[in-house]
Parts: sequence; structure tokens; C-alpha cells
Amino acid sequence: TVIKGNPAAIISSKNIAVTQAPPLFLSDDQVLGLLDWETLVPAIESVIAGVDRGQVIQPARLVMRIPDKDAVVLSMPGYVKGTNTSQDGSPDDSLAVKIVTSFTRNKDIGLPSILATVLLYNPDNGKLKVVMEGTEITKWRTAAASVVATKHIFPRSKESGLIVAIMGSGAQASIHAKAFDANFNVKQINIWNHRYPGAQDLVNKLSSEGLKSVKAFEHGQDAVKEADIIVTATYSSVPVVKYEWIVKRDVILMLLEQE
Ligand SMILES: NC(=O)C1=CN([C@@H]2O[C@H](COP(=O)(O)OP(=O)(O)OC[C@H]3O[C@@H](n4cnc5c(N)ncnc54)[C@H](OP(=O)(O)O)[C@@H]3O)[C@@H](O)[C@H]2O)C=CC1
Ligand SMILES: O=C([O-])C1=[NH+]CCC1
Repeated sequence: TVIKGNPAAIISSKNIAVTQAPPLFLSDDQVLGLLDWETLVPAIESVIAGVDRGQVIQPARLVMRIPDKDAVVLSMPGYVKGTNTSQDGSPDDSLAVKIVTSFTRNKDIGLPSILATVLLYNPDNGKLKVVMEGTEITKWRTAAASVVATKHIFPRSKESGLIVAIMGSGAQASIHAKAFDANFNVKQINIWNHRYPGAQDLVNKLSSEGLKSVKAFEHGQDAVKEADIIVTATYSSVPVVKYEWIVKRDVILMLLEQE
């Protein structure tokens, strides 16, 4: 792939010479290179506030199930009315469609269960500007939304020494551990998975990437009993946390949807 110029500038530009060119393609690695919590968390915060202010058009997503394959395809168009002015003087509106596929058996072939593509358009004329692999941005965006929710609705989120329990050891478990570690004052992260080796593998991976005090738990009850923040990130069709396991009564529970 040849990228001429800075991808971030091309994504936000409405310059006609740029937008008349064939769409830019960004791979997941290239998108990953543009992501950081310092930019993403305020961006998600601002879009959520934009929904409240009527600056976002976001219809209910279209859900297509493929039962034979335990698969789901989600189609999610969105438009955000800009609040700032971009470099070329026009408002920084955004128009995009994200398509997510969820193939729960993908683990057997070494692919993520959730894969995504983002199509980004010129918001003034509908011309396709960028085709992005969207798996990384979807992963990060989901965890950033959990960070924003925790920041705004959990009164103790500013305290130090928080304990986070994460149920699951897949893509979302991993990115939530990183997101909470980066955005809050976390003392310990407890990981539980229905297969204990999965929890141990994730702990080893996160520890090798520099996260401190990450522990694997064999029993869900032990993982959540001291937790301040509990994240469930599994494909389980039954609850993985029981109310009576939660000892502290002022905790925040982030439930990732089960597709
Ligand atoms: N990835 C993303 O960007 C997003 C994901 N989500 C949702 O988050 C959830 C997790 O997704 P993700 O982390 O990507 O998926 P992964 O496939 O990466 O991880 C799935 C996790 O669920 C566990 N699991 C699978 N089946 C069961 C079961 N029957 N009982 C208990 N645990 C089970 C897996 O354990 P093991 O591997 O050991 O079987 C693994 O820990 C899903 O509901 C998904 O729809 C929501 C938004 C975005
Ligand atoms: O909102 C989203 O991007 C997703 N929801 C479930 C899987 C991905």
C-alpha cells in the first residue's frame, strides 16, 4: 500500500485534490499506529456528548445472523456534525459506515472473532475517502467507551488503588485490561476465564507487555469479590458473575454485549 502524506491528515482532510483521489487503504497495523488513549478517550467522550446534543445521526444497527456459522454481520452507519473547523476551513463533520463480522469459531483458525471494516466518506458529497481495516479501532473504541462510562458514572473512579476484575481472556479482556490500566489508578487486575489456561496465557501476555499486578483466577467468585470495576467480556450465553459474589456494594459492572 502506498500512502502519500500523513494518513491522519488525509482522513480529516476535505481538500478536493485529496478526496478526488482513489480511496486510501489503511491496514489494521496502520490504524493501530494512529491510536492512543489520550486522543481516543476524549474523542469517544465528545461523540457520546454529541448524541445528547443532537449532533450525531446513528440509526440502530442492522443485524444479520448466519445461524449455520454461529455468525453475525453488523452494519453501522454514523454521521457526526463537526464542532471544530478543520485545516482547510470547513467544519470537521464525519460520515462513515462500520461493518463488523462476529464469527465465534474463528479462534480455531487463529483469527479474531470480531473483524471490522470502516468506510469513511467525504461528508459533503459522499465520495469514499478511506477504506480501513477496523478490527483494532473497534477493539480500542469499545474499551474507550467503558473508560468514559466509568469516568462519568462511577463516583470512585478517581480513587487510587482500584481493583479491576475481567471475566474472559479474549480480545476485549486484553484491551480492557490495558485501557483501565492506562486511564485509572489501578492496583490490581484479576483475570478469570472459563478455561483457566486462557486466563494464565492472558496474564503472561499482559505482564510481558509491562502491566503490573495482573493475576489469573480459577474461580470467578475469587476474581470479583474485592473488585471495584467488573468487566464481562465473553461469548457466554449465561451470566458469568453472580450478584452474591460481589462484596463491595458500590462497584461498576461493564457488560459487553453477547452477540
Ligand atoms: N472485539 C471487539 O471489538 C468487540 C467485542 N464485543 C463483544 O465482547 C465479547 C467478547 O468478544 P471478544 O473478546 O472479541 O471475543 P474473543 O473470541 O476474543 O474472546 C471470547 C472470550 O469468551 C470466552 N468464551 C467463549 N465461549 C464461552 C462460554 N460459553 N462461556 C464462557 N466464556 C466463553 C472465551 O474463552 P476461550 O477462548 O477460552 O473459549 C474468551 O475468553 C463478545 O460478546 C463480543 O460480541 C463487543 C464490542 C467489540
Ligand atoms: O459496536 C461494535 O463495534 C461491536 N459490537 C459487537 C461487536 C462489535
